[in-house]
Amino acid sequence: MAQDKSVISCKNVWKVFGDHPAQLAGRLGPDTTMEELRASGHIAAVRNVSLDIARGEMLVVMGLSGSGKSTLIRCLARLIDITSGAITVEGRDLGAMTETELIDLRRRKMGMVFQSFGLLPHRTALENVAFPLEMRGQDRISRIARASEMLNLVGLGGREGYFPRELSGGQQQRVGIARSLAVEPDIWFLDEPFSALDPLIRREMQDEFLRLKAMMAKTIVFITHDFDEALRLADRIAIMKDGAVEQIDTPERIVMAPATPYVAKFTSAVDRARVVHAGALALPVSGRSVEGTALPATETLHTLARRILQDDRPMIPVSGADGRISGVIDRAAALDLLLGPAA
Ligand SMILES: Nc1ncnc2c1ncn2[C@@H]1O[C@H](COP(=O)(O)OP(=O)(O)OP(=O)(O)O)[C@@H](O)[C@H]1O
Repeated sequence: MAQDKSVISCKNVWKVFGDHPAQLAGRLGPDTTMEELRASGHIAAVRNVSLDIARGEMLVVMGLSGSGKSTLIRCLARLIDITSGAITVEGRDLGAMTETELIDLRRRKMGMVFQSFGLLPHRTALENVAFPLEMRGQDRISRIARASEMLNLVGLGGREGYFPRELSGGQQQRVGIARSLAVEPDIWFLDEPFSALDPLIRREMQDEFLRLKAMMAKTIVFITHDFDEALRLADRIAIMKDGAVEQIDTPERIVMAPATPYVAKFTSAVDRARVVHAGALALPVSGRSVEGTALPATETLHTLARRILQDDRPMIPVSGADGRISGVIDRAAALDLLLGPAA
């Protein structure tokens, strides 16, 4: 990915917890093993991570519990200092910023939603959402108006005057989301923001996210345990294991071209037909006669299932965004993907 387009860039980032992590800083490299670190009383929560996140990109971070997802996101917001490596945000070295510069960056550019909702207990839902606007020096009338609008957006209109203790876990989570939305951050860090929501509201919030993302070109780093959620939202997915990024790629490539056996195992239960687009299966036309209706390259096989089942041509044409035939798919291969290989 081109460097100039990246909003966040990590180079060989390590975050080591333990007795004396600072002493290790100069010695950490790609060959440093977990055993070595453990022997000296340390644990690497983030191991040698290098990645670039582009403007407007939604990167979803996945991995088992303890794989380092939250620690990585906390490093990106510099809520914690890294042990070695470098992180730049819009070209500025995060590690070199003063406390004042950091506060300013977080207030103006960054929004965060974490698993623990972090609401202020003695403030109402409305006051919680308006709080970051108050910190920014916004006048009372406009911040109350904005906070009400955001509470409506997350379905909490009418509960403005409730205190956090009077709200359910899912409602508190929605207040947290509304609060971070209120400041319209350019960069958004979300650590399992929807984990406490029931499925219907969760889906509504995902739709809302996709809408906001399309409208505002926000750069988003999003942690989830839910692969379906990742597939709906992600431009790219990073799979973490033991603090390292095993693969960072499009959902389609993560599922169809796993870089390691671990990624293959991690994604083994994913329904490929929901991920793979017709364009990814397309073969060159190369002299075949292709006529009749074509399948749009950007639709998933799942969406096209009925058409593929009903179309008895052995080779079905696929059309690109301009409507022109861009290739053909082998119907038998598409059916294998949809139904599993024939017995
Ligand atoms: N403050 C800390 N001190 C010591 N070890 C820590 C600290 N924070 C995290 N760790 C360790 O770092 C590793 C990564 O933790 P992290 O919370 O980043 O994982 P995670 O992938 O976000 O997990 P989960 O999905 O359960 O939230 C874990 O082994 C954890 O025990």
